[in-house]
This record gives sequence, structure tokens and C-alpha cells, in this order.
Amino acid sequence: MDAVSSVPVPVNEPIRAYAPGSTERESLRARIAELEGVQFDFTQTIGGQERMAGGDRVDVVQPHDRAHILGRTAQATPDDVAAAVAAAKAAAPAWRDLPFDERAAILLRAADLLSGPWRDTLNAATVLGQSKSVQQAEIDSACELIDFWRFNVSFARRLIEEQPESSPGIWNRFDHRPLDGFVVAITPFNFTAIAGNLPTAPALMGNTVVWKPSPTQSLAAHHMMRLLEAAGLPPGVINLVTGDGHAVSEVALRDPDFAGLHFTGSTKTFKHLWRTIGENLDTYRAYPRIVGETGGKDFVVAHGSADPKALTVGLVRGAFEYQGQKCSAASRAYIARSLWEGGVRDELVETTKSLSYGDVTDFAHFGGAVIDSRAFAKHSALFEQVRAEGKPDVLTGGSADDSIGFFVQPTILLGDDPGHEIFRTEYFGPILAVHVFDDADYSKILETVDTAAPYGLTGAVFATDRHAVEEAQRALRFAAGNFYINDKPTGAVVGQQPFGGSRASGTNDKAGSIFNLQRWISPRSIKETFVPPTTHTYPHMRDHPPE
Ligand SMILES: NC(=O)c1ccc[n+]([C@@H]2O[C@H](COP(=O)([O-])OP(=O)(O)OC[C@H]3O[C@@H](n4cnc5c(N)ncnc54)[C@H](O)[C@@H]3O)[C@@H](O)[C@H]2O)c1
Ligand SMILES: N[C@@H](CCC=O)C(=O)O
Repeated sequence: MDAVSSVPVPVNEPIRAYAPGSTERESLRARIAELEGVQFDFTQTIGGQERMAGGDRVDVVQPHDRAHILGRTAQATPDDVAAAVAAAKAAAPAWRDLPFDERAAILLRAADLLSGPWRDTLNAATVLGQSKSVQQAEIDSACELIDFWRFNVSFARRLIEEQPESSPGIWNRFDHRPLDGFVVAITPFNFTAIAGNLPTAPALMGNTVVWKPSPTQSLAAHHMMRLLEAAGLPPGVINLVTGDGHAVSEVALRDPDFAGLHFTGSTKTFKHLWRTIGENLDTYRAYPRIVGETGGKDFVVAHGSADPKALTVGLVRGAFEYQGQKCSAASRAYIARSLWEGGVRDELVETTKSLSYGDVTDFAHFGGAVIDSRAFAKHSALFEQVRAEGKPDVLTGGSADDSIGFFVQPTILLGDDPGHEIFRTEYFGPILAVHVFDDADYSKILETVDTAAPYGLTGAVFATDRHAVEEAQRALRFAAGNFYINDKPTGAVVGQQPFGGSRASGTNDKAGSIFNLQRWISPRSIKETFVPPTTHTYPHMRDHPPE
């Protein structure tokens, strides 16, 4: 049974600076060098046993140095996934019977290990494998993941404390059961923290999990699995399968005991998975829970009263940090003409030109490469199209070079038609589309912002005029699940800006919040009557016995 205990009060993990001359910088450098010197086998972990998947082998490379192989992964076969499902089912009874405090302790220990001795390993893996700058790795694979693990324990404790009312002679209780089956977690390449949160949040609530990370996140995923084992996660609770995920859809999503999907990735993949689940509804023992956080076409709208400096920094960081590969990245901006012509245009273009993307193991760079050849080809194709059509205007960037790594220049496109595809399509790269509007058309442009793209993830308004701020908040109420005032639309912090969007951006179950954890339990109501009635008759029957 669950002990009645309080859990540690979570506090956001402080961000380390890695400034020149610091010991933390040297320590991280050394770990990067160690990981670069090894070629790993990116194994699966099924029932606690590591083994290579049975399908085709795939090289995993450094995106900024594509000749440098970090290791090899392999496609999971249907048999591999069936084994992972069987392991998850076998581990379920013991795991769900383990008291909450014992499960929570494993994640709290994982958080402390990551805050301490494992920090360099996960940060180094994220720098090398996902081409993040040190700053971007630190806020992801260290701070955000530590926060997910610590805050989730605290949210989960609040959740299981939730109990119904009882009247005299009766005791009503909630038994906060896990789901009646196993959970599948499928995670994207771009955030190590998301890869860590998606399998562990359902596990904390007592579920066992089949986890399929992105092949391009293999290095960090591999080490994260080792970290969870070091924290004491029992075999079979989280089963890691490798590959592109097709075998997971074929086998795990068709299993009668499939009980929930915890997904983050593109809108296209999520719709495919949801359709697969829909097709198999008659197979399942229970209706599966479906949680999916997906794509975005995130906006910045700048009223004429905005502070030009704050706007420029918000745009540059929001659009070009991590090469624009955040679901939250600013990828469309609507800027009042007075600001644009009053200096923002020149400042934005000059600052963007000065950004250096390169080999992120050299800490001097602002960013690295895009994740793989597929992303590179998509951005290159857009640049080709723009060149061929001669519009929209390319203010800076617009070229790409994969001779060493998958490098795409930070690019600003200026479009006079706000209905153009550059304002609708998620490119997921360092590409910012800008539209300039007449200051008097602020209300009209808010309508355009709301309707131009199918997504509803993040967005920001820059204005010092409070009426303009209030109008944007109202007009864009459903355009963003995370809305920022005078700040960039990226960089949500666990416990402070719970993250997620609606429309084509997902189910908005707010990762790293109590709302998300609630999706992984299925409460049972228990009523106990202390002195049960001993007659079936009711008082109203006693005065008038039947004739
Ligand atoms: N809203 C959010 O919180 C959030 C956060 C991060 C990323 N994203 C989105 O994720 C996308 C980028 O990530 P990505 O390129 O890894 O996304 P993706 O959809 O290509 O892949 C996501 C995961 O799904 C797997 N997958 C792909 N096809 C599959 C199939 N048929 N069956 C089973 N699994 C399958 C992939 O291997 C990967 O593990 C962007 O659209 C971005 O906006 C959203
Ligand atoms: N939560 C992150 C984005 C995650 C998606 O890629 C942010 O707020 O920038």
C-alpha cells in the first residue's frame, strides 16, 4: 500500500554557464572527447537485457560532421517488438504493486544522478548526437529532464492524494490504478528531455512501457537507459526498442493490452498512429489513452509600440537557436511597418548574418547542423523553389551545404502575401518568414495570425501598449497553448510554463504537469459501508403495508 509521506518540494535545476576557464566547461569537453572516441552499439533493452535489433543496421552520425560515426542502431523487427510487449506485460504486476514512494524514489534518484555524475554524459551525447550547442544541451538534457523527474513526483503525489467525500457510516476511496495494459512511448529527435519524460511519466504512475526513441537521438537515448538502470529501474518497466517505429505500429498498437500512447513528434506521424489505433479499436480490452504533442508554426506579432531591441533578440533566439528545430520555434513574424522601417529590419538581418553555425564541439558557435539528410533536403528544396520563383525575398541566408555536416544558413524570407505557404508550413529548420503590416491594421493582422496556419502551439506578442497586449491575448486565445508577452516563444520551463498546444499541435495534455500524469491513471471508486442495512424495506413502506 502507498505510504502517507510528503515528497521533496521541487525547485528548477539551475542552468550552468560553461564559461571559458570554468571547471564545468573542461569536464564537459573531456566527456565529449570520450564519447567521440567510441563507436557504440545502440542496443535495445528488453526485460533488462541489452541486444541489437534484428533488422537492418543504420549508422548514427554527428550531424555537424557526418563522416563521424557515433555508433550503429538497427531496425526493430516485429519479433523484437513482440518481445518488448511481453516484457512490459510480465513486469506489470510487480511494478504496479510497488508503493508509489518506491517508484518515485527511482525517479528522484535519476534526477540527482543527472544533476551530478551523469550530467556531462547526457549533455555530451546531446551535443554530439543532436548537434546542440552547450547552452541548448544544458537546458534540455540536464535541466529540463531533471525538472521533469522532480516535478512529476510532486504532481503525482498531489494526484494520488485526491480522494472523494465520505458521508457518515461510509468510507469512499479512490484507488489510483495504472492503465489496464501497457503504454507505448514514441519520442522525437529534438529533445532529450522529452525522450526521458515520455516513458517515465506513465511508469511513475505504475504503468509499464515500450519506448521507441528516434534513431537520430540514439546516443542520448542509449545513455539515458543506462542512467535509469543506475537509478534502480527494475527490468521490464521501460523496454527500449530501436528503429523507425514501423514494427511498433504493426505489433504494439495491435495488441489487445495496448492501453495508451504517449507521443511527441510530427503531426503527420501522430495522425498515422491515431488512425492505426482507430482501425484496431475492436481489438483492445479498453479504450486506449492517446496523448500527442506535435508540430507548430509559431508566431511573433509585433505592435508598433514594441521595444525594437527586445523584439530583435526574441526573434533571433526564438527562430535560430537549435537551428529552428524546436516545435516552439518562431517561424512566422508579423511586424508593424513603423518598427520594421525604423530599424528592426536592419538590426534583425545584421544580427542573423552574424550567427555562426558550425561544429558544436567548438563552444564558440551559436548553433550546429540540422539533424539529418532528410531535413537538409527539405530545406534545400525550399531554397531551390524560392530561387526558381524569384519570391519571396530572401533577406539573408537561403543556402545550405552538406559537404561536412548538414548545415543550413539562418534564413529570413520576406513575404507580402500572408497566405503564402511560408506562413503555413512547418519547415523545422532555421527559416523565419516575415510579413510587414501597416500599423493601423493591427486588429486585422491578429485575425490573419489566428487563421493562417493549422497549428496552435506557441506564439508571442511584443508591445508596450497594454491595450495592444490585451487585444492580442483575446484574439489569439486559441492560436497558441503557450502564449508569451514580450518574450520569445521558446524555452518553456517545467512547473512554470506547462507546455503543449491544440489544433494540429496536439492534445494539449501539458507535458510535465499534473494534467499529463492524470492521463496515465484509471481511478477505481471504492465504497465501504460500515454497518450495512439488514432489511430491504424503506421507511415510506411501513405506514401502509400492502393489502
Ligand atoms: N509539441 C511538442 O511538444 C513537440 C516537441 C518536440 C517535437 N515536436 C514535433 O516533432 C517533430 C520533429 O520530430 P521528429 O522529426 O522526430 O518527428 P517524427 O514524427 O518524424 O518522429 C517522431 C517519432 O515517431 C517515430 N515514427 C515515425 N513514423 C512512425 C511510424 N509509422 N510508427 C511508429 N513510430 C514512428 C520516429 O521514429 C520518432 O521516434 C516536429 O514536427 C516538431 O514540431 C513537437
Ligand atoms: N518545450 C520546448 C520545445 C519542445 C519542442 O521541441 C520549448 O518551450 O522551447
